[in-house]
Amino acid sequence: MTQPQELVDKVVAELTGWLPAQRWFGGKDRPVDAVRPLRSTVLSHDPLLVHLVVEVEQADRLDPYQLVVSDRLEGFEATGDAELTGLLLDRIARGDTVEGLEFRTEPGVEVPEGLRGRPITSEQSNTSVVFGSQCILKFFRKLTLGENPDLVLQRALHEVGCEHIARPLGSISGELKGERTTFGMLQQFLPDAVDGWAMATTSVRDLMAEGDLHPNEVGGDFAGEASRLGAAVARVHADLERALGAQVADADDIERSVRAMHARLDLVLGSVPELEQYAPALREAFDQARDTPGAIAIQHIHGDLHLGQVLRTVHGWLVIDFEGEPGAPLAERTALRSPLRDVAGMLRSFDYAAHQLLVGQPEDEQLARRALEWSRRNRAAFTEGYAESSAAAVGDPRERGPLLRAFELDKAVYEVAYEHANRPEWLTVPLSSIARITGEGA
Ligand SMILES: Nc1ncnc2c1ncn2[C@@H]1O[C@H](COP(=O)(O)OP(=O)(O)O)[C@@H](O)[C@H]1O
Ligand SMILES: O=P(O)(O)O[C@H]1O[C@H](CO)[C@@H](O[C@H]2O[C@H](CO)[C@@H](O)[C@H](O)[C@H]2O)[C@H](O)[C@H]1O
Repeated sequence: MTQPQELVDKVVAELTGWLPAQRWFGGKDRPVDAVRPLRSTVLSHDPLLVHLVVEVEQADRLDPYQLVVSDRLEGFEATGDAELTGLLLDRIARGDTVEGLEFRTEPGVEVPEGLRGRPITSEQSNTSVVFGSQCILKFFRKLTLGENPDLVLQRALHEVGCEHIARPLGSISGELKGERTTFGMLQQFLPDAVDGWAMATTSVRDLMAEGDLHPNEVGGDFAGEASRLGAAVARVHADLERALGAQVADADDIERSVRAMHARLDLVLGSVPELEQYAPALREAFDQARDTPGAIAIQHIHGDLHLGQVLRTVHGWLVIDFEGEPGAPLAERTALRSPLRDVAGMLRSFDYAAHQLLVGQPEDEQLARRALEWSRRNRAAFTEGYAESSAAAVGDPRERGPLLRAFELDKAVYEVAYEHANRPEWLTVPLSSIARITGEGA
Protein backbone atom coordinates (compact mmCIF):
# COMPACT_ATOMS: atom_id res chain seq x y z
CA MET A 1 0.00 0.00 0.00
CA THR A 2 1.37 3.47 -0.97
CA GLN A 3 2.24 5.75 1.94
CA PRO A 4 0.81 9.32 1.71
CA GLN A 5 4.29 10.90 1.64
CA GLU A 6 5.35 8.57 -1.17
CA LEU A 7 2.32 9.66 -3.19
CA VAL A 8 2.97 13.36 -2.54
CA ASP A 9 6.64 13.02 -3.60
CA LYS A 10 5.68 11.17 -6.77
CA VAL A 11 3.00 13.72 -7.71
CA VAL A 12 5.18 16.76 -7.00
CA ALA A 13 7.93 15.29 -9.20
CA GLU A 14 5.46 14.92 -12.10
CA LEU A 15 3.79 18.32 -11.81
CA THR A 16 6.36 20.37 -13.74
CA GLY A 17 5.42 18.53 -16.90
CA TRP A 18 1.76 17.91 -16.06
CA LEU A 19 0.54 21.36 -14.97
CA PRO A 20 1.04 23.24 -18.28
CA ALA A 21 -1.28 20.75 -20.01
CA GLN A 22 -4.20 21.55 -17.67
CA ARG A 23 -6.91 23.95 -18.92
CA TRP A 24 -7.10 25.57 -15.48
CA PHE A 25 -3.38 26.20 -15.15
CA GLY A 26 -2.92 29.99 -15.22
CA GLY A 27 0.76 30.07 -16.23
CA LYS A 28 0.77 28.26 -19.57
CA ASP A 29 2.66 31.09 -21.28
CA ARG A 30 5.79 30.71 -19.07
CA PRO A 31 7.94 27.67 -18.25
CA VAL A 32 7.49 26.07 -14.83
CA ASP A 33 10.80 26.37 -12.97
CA ALA A 34 9.96 24.45 -9.81
CA VAL A 35 7.06 22.92 -7.86
CA ARG A 36 7.18 22.57 -4.05
CA PRO A 37 4.57 21.17 -1.66
CA LEU A 38 3.05 23.80 0.67
CA ARG A 39 0.64 21.64 2.63
CA SER A 40 -0.80 18.15 2.37
CA THR A 41 -3.65 16.56 4.29
CA VAL A 42 -4.67 12.91 4.20
CA LEU A 43 -8.44 12.88 3.73
CA SER A 44 -8.77 9.12 3.51
CA HIS A 45 -6.34 6.18 3.95
CA ASP A 46 -8.31 3.52 2.13
CA PRO A 47 -8.77 4.54 -0.61
CA LEU A 48 -5.84 6.94 -0.29
CA LEU A 49 -6.93 10.51 -0.92
CA VAL A 50 -4.65 13.46 -0.25
CA HIS A 51 -5.43 17.17 -0.39
CA LEU A 52 -2.32 18.87 -1.73
CA VAL A 53 -1.34 22.51 -2.16
CA VAL A 54 1.81 23.21 -4.12
CA GLU A 55 3.71 26.37 -4.86
CA VAL A 56 4.56 26.81 -8.52
CA GLU A 57 7.59 28.92 -9.36
CA GLN A 58 7.69 30.62 -12.76
CA ALA A 59 10.39 33.28 -13.25
CA ASP A 60 9.50 35.94 -10.65
CA ARG A 61 6.06 34.48 -9.79
CA LEU A 62 5.13 32.09 -7.00
CA ASP A 63 1.54 30.83 -7.17
CA PRO A 64 -0.21 28.27 -4.99
CA TYR A 65 -2.28 25.62 -6.80
CA GLN A 66 -4.57 23.00 -5.30
CA LEU A 67 -5.03 19.30 -6.13
CA VAL A 68 -6.63 16.21 -4.68
CA VAL A 69 -4.64 13.11 -5.52
CA SER A 70 -4.85 9.39 -5.10
CA ASP A 71 -2.77 6.31 -5.89
CA ARG A 72 -5.63 4.26 -7.22
CA LEU A 73 -6.02 6.07 -10.53
CA GLU A 74 -4.18 5.77 -13.81
CA GLY A 75 -2.82 9.27 -13.29
CA PHE A 76 -3.09 10.83 -9.84
CA GLU A 77 -5.71 13.56 -10.30
CA ALA A 78 -8.77 12.62 -8.22
CA THR A 79 -11.38 15.22 -9.23
CA GLY A 80 -12.54 12.93 -12.05
CA ASP A 81 -13.26 9.99 -9.75
CA ALA A 82 -16.90 9.60 -8.65
CA GLU A 83 -16.16 7.83 -5.36
CA LEU A 84 -13.18 9.94 -4.27
CA THR A 85 -14.97 13.22 -4.87
CA GLY A 86 -17.93 11.76 -2.96
CA LEU A 87 -15.62 11.56 0.07
CA LEU A 88 -15.10 15.33 -0.12
CA LEU A 89 -18.85 15.95 -0.15
CA ASP A 90 -19.35 13.56 2.79
CA ARG A 91 -16.84 15.55 4.81
CA ILE A 92 -18.74 18.78 4.07
CA ALA A 93 -22.04 17.10 5.00
CA ARG A 94 -20.58 15.99 8.37
CA GLY A 95 -18.81 19.30 9.08
CA ASP A 96 -15.45 17.57 9.56
CA THR A 97 -12.16 19.26 10.39
CA VAL A 98 -9.06 17.39 9.20
CA GLU A 99 -5.68 18.80 10.25
CA GLY A 100 -7.03 22.36 10.13
CA LEU A 101 -8.90 21.82 6.87
CA GLU A 102 -12.50 22.83 7.63
CA PHE A 103 -15.38 21.26 5.72
CA ARG A 104 -18.59 23.20 6.49
CA THR A 105 -22.18 23.65 5.39
CA GLU A 106 -23.71 27.13 5.36
CA PRO A 107 -26.11 27.93 8.22
CA GLY A 108 -29.38 26.00 7.93
CA VAL A 109 -28.17 23.81 5.05
CA GLU A 110 -28.28 19.99 5.08
CA VAL A 111 -26.25 18.10 2.50
CA PRO A 112 -26.88 14.39 1.83
CA GLU A 113 -24.02 11.90 2.31
CA GLY A 114 -23.11 9.09 -0.08
CA LEU A 115 -23.49 10.96 -3.38
CA ARG A 116 -21.01 10.33 -6.18
CA GLY A 117 -19.42 13.20 -8.09
CA ARG A 118 -19.05 13.86 -11.81
CA PRO A 119 -16.79 16.64 -13.08
CA ILE A 120 -18.18 19.14 -15.56
CA THR A 121 -16.19 19.41 -18.72
CA SER A 122 -16.66 23.02 -19.88
CA GLU A 123 -13.73 25.42 -20.42
CA GLN A 124 -12.93 26.79 -17.01
CA SER A 125 -10.38 28.29 -14.61
CA ASN A 126 -11.26 25.91 -11.76
CA THR A 127 -12.60 22.38 -11.47
CA SER A 128 -16.25 21.84 -10.63
CA VAL A 129 -17.85 18.53 -9.64
CA VAL A 130 -21.60 17.91 -9.69
CA PHE A 131 -23.32 15.65 -7.13
CA GLY A 132 -26.70 14.20 -8.09
CA SER A 133 -28.95 16.95 -9.36
CA GLN A 134 -28.53 19.12 -6.30
CA CYS A 135 -25.07 20.53 -5.68
CA ILE A 136 -21.87 21.55 -7.39
CA LEU A 137 -18.49 21.77 -5.66
CA LYS A 138 -16.04 24.26 -7.12
CA PHE A 139 -12.51 23.36 -6.35
CA PHE A 140 -10.37 26.51 -6.75
CA ARG A 141 -7.17 25.70 -8.62
CA LYS A 142 -4.96 28.76 -8.45
CA LEU A 143 -5.45 29.77 -4.84
CA THR A 144 -5.83 33.30 -3.61
CA LEU A 145 -4.63 33.77 -0.05
CA GLY A 146 -7.61 34.92 2.01
CA GLU A 147 -11.33 34.37 1.65
CA ASN A 148 -12.33 33.97 -1.97
CA PRO A 149 -14.68 36.75 -3.17
CA ASP A 150 -16.76 34.07 -4.93
CA LEU A 151 -17.89 32.81 -1.53
CA VAL A 152 -17.90 36.16 0.29
CA LEU A 153 -20.03 37.99 -2.29
CA GLN A 154 -22.48 35.14 -2.91
CA ARG A 155 -22.99 34.71 0.84
CA ALA A 156 -23.72 38.43 1.16
CA LEU A 157 -26.11 38.29 -1.81
CA HIS A 158 -27.91 35.28 -0.38
CA GLU A 159 -28.35 37.08 2.94
CA VAL A 160 -30.22 39.95 1.26
CA GLY A 161 -32.38 37.47 -0.69
CA CYS A 162 -30.88 38.01 -4.16
CA GLU A 163 -32.92 36.04 -6.71
CA HIS A 164 -30.24 35.91 -9.36
CA ILE A 165 -27.63 33.63 -7.76
CA ALA A 166 -27.40 29.92 -6.93
CA ARG A 167 -27.63 29.36 -3.17
CA PRO A 168 -24.27 28.83 -1.40
CA LEU A 169 -24.40 25.49 0.46
CA GLY A 170 -20.97 24.98 1.97
CA SER A 171 -17.23 25.52 1.82
CA ILE A 172 -13.78 24.06 2.37
CA SER A 173 -11.27 26.39 3.99
CA GLY A 174 -8.07 26.33 5.99
CA GLU A 175 -4.86 28.13 6.63
CA LEU A 176 -2.37 28.83 3.88
CA LYS A 177 0.78 30.87 4.55
CA GLY A 178 -0.84 32.20 7.74
CA GLU A 179 -4.10 33.30 6.07
CA ARG A 180 -7.51 31.70 6.26
CA THR A 181 -8.08 30.68 2.66
CA THR A 182 -11.06 29.34 0.72
CA PHE A 183 -10.25 26.04 -1.03
CA GLY A 184 -13.68 25.08 -2.26
CA MET A 185 -17.28 26.24 -2.52
CA LEU A 186 -20.42 24.12 -2.60
CA GLN A 187 -23.44 25.60 -4.31
CA GLN A 188 -26.94 24.72 -5.39
CA PHE A 189 -26.77 23.05 -8.83
CA LEU A 190 -29.32 24.10 -11.44
CA PRO A 191 -29.75 21.00 -13.62
CA ASP A 192 -31.95 22.81 -16.15
CA ALA A 193 -29.50 25.68 -16.65
CA VAL A 194 -28.01 26.67 -19.99
CA ASP A 195 -25.15 29.11 -19.96
CA GLY A 196 -25.44 32.42 -21.77
CA TRP A 197 -22.48 31.68 -24.04
CA ALA A 198 -24.15 28.53 -25.41
CA MET A 199 -27.43 30.39 -25.97
CA ALA A 200 -25.81 33.43 -27.57
CA THR A 201 -23.54 31.46 -29.90
CA THR A 202 -26.48 29.29 -30.98
CA SER A 203 -28.37 32.46 -31.87
CA VAL A 204 -25.36 33.73 -33.85
CA ARG A 205 -25.16 30.43 -35.72
CA ASP A 206 -28.88 30.61 -36.59
CA LEU A 207 -28.30 34.04 -38.06
CA MET A 208 -25.26 32.98 -40.08
CA ALA A 209 -27.21 30.07 -41.51
CA GLU A 210 -29.85 32.45 -42.93
CA GLY A 211 -28.04 34.32 -45.70
CA ASP A 212 -30.64 37.09 -46.22
CA LEU A 213 -32.28 37.57 -42.85
CA HIS A 214 -31.42 40.12 -40.18
CA PRO A 215 -31.03 39.32 -36.45
CA ASN A 216 -34.57 40.49 -35.65
CA GLU A 217 -36.04 38.20 -38.33
CA VAL A 218 -34.46 34.84 -37.45
CA GLY A 219 -35.97 32.31 -35.04
CA GLY A 220 -33.04 32.34 -32.65
CA ASP A 221 -33.10 36.09 -31.95
CA PHE A 222 -31.45 36.72 -28.58
CA ALA A 223 -32.40 40.36 -27.95
CA GLY A 224 -35.28 39.56 -25.55
CA GLU A 225 -32.94 37.42 -23.43
CA ALA A 226 -30.20 40.03 -23.63
CA SER A 227 -32.58 42.62 -22.23
CA ARG A 228 -33.74 40.33 -19.39
CA LEU A 229 -30.10 39.56 -18.67
CA GLY A 230 -29.35 43.29 -18.42
CA ALA A 231 -32.14 43.65 -15.87
CA ALA A 232 -30.83 40.68 -13.84
CA VAL A 233 -27.29 42.10 -13.74
CA ALA A 234 -28.66 45.50 -12.63
CA ARG A 235 -30.55 43.79 -9.78
CA VAL A 236 -27.45 41.88 -8.68
CA HIS A 237 -25.59 45.20 -8.53
CA ALA A 238 -28.40 46.76 -6.52
CA ASP A 239 -28.37 43.76 -4.12
CA LEU A 240 -24.58 43.97 -3.72
CA GLU A 241 -24.99 47.62 -2.85
CA ARG A 242 -27.75 46.81 -0.35
CA ALA A 243 -25.64 44.05 1.24
CA LEU A 244 -22.23 45.70 1.33
CA GLY A 245 -22.71 49.40 0.64
CA ALA A 246 -21.42 51.83 -1.99
CA GLN A 247 -19.50 55.09 -2.19
CA VAL A 248 -19.08 57.94 -4.61
CA ALA A 249 -15.69 57.79 -6.33
CA ASP A 250 -13.51 60.81 -5.63
CA ALA A 251 -10.90 62.28 -7.96
CA ASP A 252 -8.18 60.01 -6.49
CA ASP A 253 -10.25 56.87 -7.11
CA ILE A 254 -10.76 57.86 -10.73
CA GLU A 255 -7.10 58.74 -11.17
CA ARG A 256 -6.06 55.39 -9.69
CA SER A 257 -8.32 53.52 -12.02
CA VAL A 258 -7.06 55.43 -15.10
CA ARG A 259 -3.47 54.72 -14.06
CA ALA A 260 -4.29 51.02 -13.57
CA MET A 261 -5.64 50.83 -17.14
CA HIS A 262 -2.40 52.34 -18.47
CA ALA A 263 -0.34 49.98 -16.29
CA ARG A 264 -2.21 46.92 -17.58
CA LEU A 265 -1.61 48.07 -21.14
CA ASP A 266 2.12 48.51 -20.40
CA LEU A 267 2.27 44.97 -19.06
CA VAL A 268 0.40 43.35 -21.94
CA LEU A 269 2.42 45.29 -24.54
CA GLY A 270 5.47 43.54 -23.13
CA SER A 271 4.21 40.12 -24.24
CA VAL A 272 1.87 40.88 -27.19
CA PRO A 273 3.57 43.17 -29.75
CA GLU A 274 0.46 43.04 -32.02
CA LEU A 275 -1.16 45.46 -29.55
CA GLU A 276 1.43 48.19 -30.14
CA GLN A 277 -0.36 49.80 -33.12
CA TYR A 278 -3.43 50.51 -30.96
CA ALA A 279 -1.56 51.82 -27.91
CA PRO A 280 -1.91 55.58 -28.61
CA ALA A 281 -5.68 55.30 -29.22
CA LEU A 282 -6.09 53.10 -26.14
CA ARG A 283 -4.21 55.58 -23.97
CA GLU A 284 -6.34 58.45 -25.25
CA ALA A 285 -9.53 56.51 -24.44
CA PHE A 286 -8.28 55.69 -20.91
CA ASP A 287 -7.47 59.37 -20.29
CA GLN A 288 -10.92 60.41 -21.50
CA ALA A 289 -12.50 58.40 -18.67
CA ARG A 290 -11.65 61.41 -16.47
CA ASP A 291 -14.18 63.49 -18.45
CA THR A 292 -17.18 61.27 -17.62
CA PRO A 293 -20.11 63.50 -16.57
CA GLY A 294 -21.76 63.09 -13.14
CA ALA A 295 -20.86 61.29 -9.90
CA ILE A 296 -19.52 57.74 -10.25
CA ALA A 297 -20.74 55.16 -7.74
CA ILE A 298 -18.29 52.44 -6.67
CA GLN A 299 -19.20 49.21 -4.87
CA HIS A 300 -18.44 45.46 -4.84
CA ILE A 301 -18.96 44.06 -8.32
CA HIS A 302 -18.67 40.71 -10.11
CA GLY A 303 -15.37 41.67 -11.74
CA ASP A 304 -15.21 39.16 -14.63
CA LEU A 305 -18.70 39.18 -16.04
CA HIS A 306 -19.24 37.52 -19.39
CA LEU A 307 -21.78 35.25 -21.08
CA GLY A 308 -20.11 32.13 -19.65
CA GLN A 309 -20.87 33.43 -16.13
CA VAL A 310 -24.63 33.63 -16.49
CA LEU A 311 -27.08 30.76 -16.50
CA ARG A 312 -30.59 30.78 -17.93
CA THR A 313 -32.95 28.70 -15.83
CA VAL A 314 -36.71 28.29 -16.01
CA HIS A 315 -36.91 31.01 -13.36
CA GLY A 316 -34.71 33.54 -15.14
CA TRP A 317 -31.04 34.50 -15.33
CA LEU A 318 -28.52 33.64 -12.60
CA VAL A 319 -25.04 35.08 -12.22
CA ILE A 320 -22.22 32.74 -11.09
CA ASP A 321 -18.48 32.86 -10.42
CA PHE A 322 -17.90 36.07 -8.45
CA GLU A 323 -14.19 35.31 -8.19
CA GLY A 324 -13.12 38.28 -10.37
CA GLU A 325 -10.42 38.03 -13.02
CA PRO A 326 -8.48 34.85 -12.14
CA GLY A 327 -5.11 36.53 -12.79
CA ALA A 328 -5.68 39.71 -10.76
CA PRO A 329 -4.37 40.18 -7.20
CA LEU A 330 -6.96 39.85 -4.41
CA ALA A 331 -6.66 43.53 -3.36
CA GLU A 332 -7.72 44.59 -6.84
CA ARG A 333 -10.53 42.05 -6.98
CA THR A 334 -12.04 43.08 -3.66
CA ALA A 335 -11.68 46.85 -4.19
CA LEU A 336 -14.83 48.95 -4.66
CA ARG A 337 -15.24 49.55 -8.37
CA SER A 338 -17.78 50.95 -10.78
CA PRO A 339 -20.53 48.46 -11.74
CA LEU A 340 -20.05 49.76 -15.27
CA ARG A 341 -17.02 47.45 -15.40
CA ASP A 342 -19.40 44.49 -15.33
CA VAL A 343 -21.61 46.12 -17.96
CA ALA A 344 -18.49 46.59 -20.11
CA GLY A 345 -17.49 42.93 -19.54
CA MET A 346 -20.86 41.75 -20.80
CA LEU A 347 -20.78 44.11 -23.79
CA ARG A 348 -17.40 42.63 -24.69
CA SER A 349 -18.93 39.18 -24.46
CA PHE A 350 -21.68 39.97 -26.98
CA ASP A 351 -18.90 41.05 -29.31
CA TYR A 352 -17.04 37.78 -28.61
CA ALA A 353 -20.10 35.63 -29.25
CA ALA A 354 -20.69 37.38 -32.57
CA HIS A 355 -17.11 37.25 -33.78
CA GLN A 356 -15.87 33.85 -32.60
CA LEU A 357 -17.28 32.26 -35.78
CA LEU A 358 -14.93 34.42 -37.81
CA VAL A 359 -11.84 32.98 -36.17
CA GLY A 360 -11.17 30.52 -39.01
CA GLN A 361 -12.48 32.78 -41.83
CA PRO A 362 -11.41 36.37 -41.18
CA GLU A 363 -11.84 37.44 -44.83
CA ASP A 364 -15.58 36.71 -45.13
CA GLU A 365 -17.10 40.21 -45.34
CA GLN A 366 -20.72 39.07 -45.35
CA LEU A 367 -20.17 37.09 -42.15
CA ALA A 368 -18.38 40.05 -40.60
CA ARG A 369 -21.33 42.36 -41.37
CA ARG A 370 -23.84 39.93 -39.85
CA ALA A 371 -21.65 39.49 -36.78
CA LEU A 372 -21.51 43.21 -36.22
CA GLU A 373 -25.27 43.51 -36.66
CA TRP A 374 -25.90 40.75 -34.09
CA SER A 375 -23.47 42.29 -31.64
CA ARG A 376 -24.97 45.81 -31.93
CA ARG A 377 -28.53 44.57 -31.51
CA ASN A 378 -27.80 42.49 -28.42
CA ARG A 379 -25.47 45.01 -26.78
CA ALA A 380 -28.19 47.66 -27.14
CA ALA A 381 -30.85 45.32 -25.71
CA PHE A 382 -28.65 44.38 -22.75
CA THR A 383 -27.82 48.02 -21.95
CA GLU A 384 -31.46 49.03 -22.18
CA GLY A 385 -32.54 46.19 -19.88
CA TYR A 386 -29.82 47.22 -17.44
CA ALA A 387 -30.78 50.92 -17.55
CA GLU A 388 -34.44 50.15 -16.85
CA SER A 389 -33.66 48.19 -13.66
CA SER A 390 -30.51 49.87 -12.37
CA ALA A 391 -30.35 51.66 -9.03
CA ALA A 392 -30.44 55.46 -9.16
CA ALA A 393 -26.77 55.78 -8.10
CA VAL A 394 -25.58 53.71 -11.06
CA GLY A 395 -28.10 55.00 -13.59
CA ASP A 396 -28.05 54.55 -17.34
CA PRO A 397 -24.73 53.25 -18.73
CA ARG A 398 -25.42 55.12 -21.98
CA GLU A 399 -25.00 58.40 -20.11
CA ARG A 400 -21.47 57.39 -19.06
CA GLY A 401 -19.97 57.03 -22.52
CA PRO A 402 -16.27 57.83 -21.91
CA LEU A 403 -16.08 55.63 -18.81
CA LEU A 404 -17.88 52.70 -20.40
CA ARG A 405 -15.68 52.92 -23.49
CA ALA A 406 -12.50 53.00 -21.39
CA PHE A 407 -13.69 49.99 -19.34
CA GLU A 408 -14.53 48.07 -22.51
CA LEU A 409 -11.11 48.72 -23.95
CA ASP A 410 -9.41 47.86 -20.66
CA LYS A 411 -11.30 44.55 -20.63
CA ALA A 412 -10.29 43.92 -24.24
CA VAL A 413 -6.64 44.48 -23.26
CA TYR A 414 -7.12 41.93 -20.45
CA GLU A 415 -8.62 39.53 -23.00
CA VAL A 416 -5.65 39.99 -25.30
CA ALA A 417 -3.41 38.81 -22.46
CA TYR A 418 -5.83 36.01 -21.54
CA GLU A 419 -6.09 34.68 -25.10
CA HIS A 420 -2.35 35.02 -25.67
CA ALA A 421 -1.74 32.82 -22.62
CA ASN A 422 -4.62 30.36 -23.03
CA ARG A 423 -6.09 30.28 -26.54
CA PRO A 424 -3.68 31.98 -28.99
CA GLU A 425 -5.94 31.16 -31.96
CA TRP A 426 -8.60 33.45 -30.41
CA LEU A 427 -6.28 36.43 -30.03
CA THR A 428 -7.84 38.02 -33.12
CA VAL A 429 -11.20 38.34 -31.36
CA PRO A 430 -10.21 41.02 -28.80
CA LEU A 431 -7.61 42.54 -31.15
CA SER A 432 -10.15 43.14 -33.90
CA SER A 433 -12.58 44.61 -31.36
CA ILE A 434 -9.91 47.05 -30.21
CA ALA A 435 -9.35 48.00 -33.86
CA ARG A 436 -13.10 48.61 -34.32
CA ILE A 437 -13.68 50.52 -31.08
CA THR A 438 -10.66 52.77 -31.50
CA GLY A 439 -11.28 53.19 -35.24
CA GLU A 440 -7.68 52.14 -35.91
CA GLY A 441 -8.46 49.86 -38.90
CA ALA A 442 -9.70 46.28 -38.64
N1 LIG B 1 -24.92 26.43 -9.83
C1 LIG B 1 -24.71 25.91 -11.04
N2 LIG B 1 -25.67 25.19 -11.67
C2 LIG B 1 -25.45 24.66 -12.90
N3 LIG B 1 -24.29 24.77 -13.58
C3 LIG B 1 -23.30 25.46 -13.00
C4 LIG B 1 -23.45 26.06 -11.69
N4 LIG B 1 -22.31 26.69 -11.38
C5 LIG B 1 -21.46 26.48 -12.41
N5 LIG B 1 -22.06 25.76 -13.39
C6 LIG B 1 -21.44 25.33 -14.66
O1 LIG B 1 -20.05 25.22 -14.44
C7 LIG B 1 -19.31 26.11 -15.32
C8 LIG B 1 -18.10 26.66 -14.58
O2 LIG B 1 -18.49 27.36 -13.42
P1 LIG B 1 -17.72 28.66 -12.93
O3 LIG B 1 -18.23 29.05 -11.60
O4 LIG B 1 -17.77 29.73 -14.00
O5 LIG B 1 -16.25 28.09 -12.79
P2 LIG B 1 -14.81 28.68 -13.17
O6 LIG B 1 -14.40 29.56 -12.03
O7 LIG B 1 -13.99 27.42 -13.26
O8 LIG B 1 -14.91 29.42 -14.49
C9 LIG B 1 -20.33 27.16 -15.73
O9 LIG B 1 -20.04 27.75 -16.98
C10 LIG B 1 -21.63 26.37 -15.76
O10 LIG B 1 -21.76 25.71 -17.01
O1 LIG C 1 -12.57 31.12 -16.45
P1 LIG C 1 -13.47 32.29 -16.25
O2 LIG C 1 -14.85 32.04 -16.76
O3 LIG C 1 -13.42 32.81 -14.87
O4 LIG C 1 -12.93 33.52 -17.18
C1 LIG C 1 -11.77 33.47 -17.98
O5 LIG C 1 -12.03 32.66 -19.13
C2 LIG C 1 -13.00 33.15 -20.07
C3 LIG C 1 -13.05 32.18 -21.23
O6 LIG C 1 -13.56 30.96 -20.85
C4 LIG C 1 -12.62 34.55 -20.57
O7 LIG C 1 -13.70 35.06 -21.33
C5 LIG C 1 -13.48 35.44 -22.69
O8 LIG C 1 -13.99 34.42 -23.53
C6 LIG C 1 -15.39 34.17 -23.38
C7 LIG C 1 -15.78 33.11 -24.40
O9 LIG C 1 -15.14 31.88 -24.14
C8 LIG C 1 -16.20 35.46 -23.64
O10 LIG C 1 -17.58 35.21 -23.35
C9 LIG C 1 -15.71 36.58 -22.74
O11 LIG C 1 -16.38 37.79 -23.07
C10 LIG C 1 -14.22 36.76 -22.91
O12 LIG C 1 -13.74 37.73 -21.96
C11 LIG C 1 -12.44 35.49 -19.38
O13 LIG C 1 -12.05 36.76 -19.84
C12 LIG C 1 -11.39 34.89 -18.41
O14 LIG C 1 -11.26 35.71 -17.28
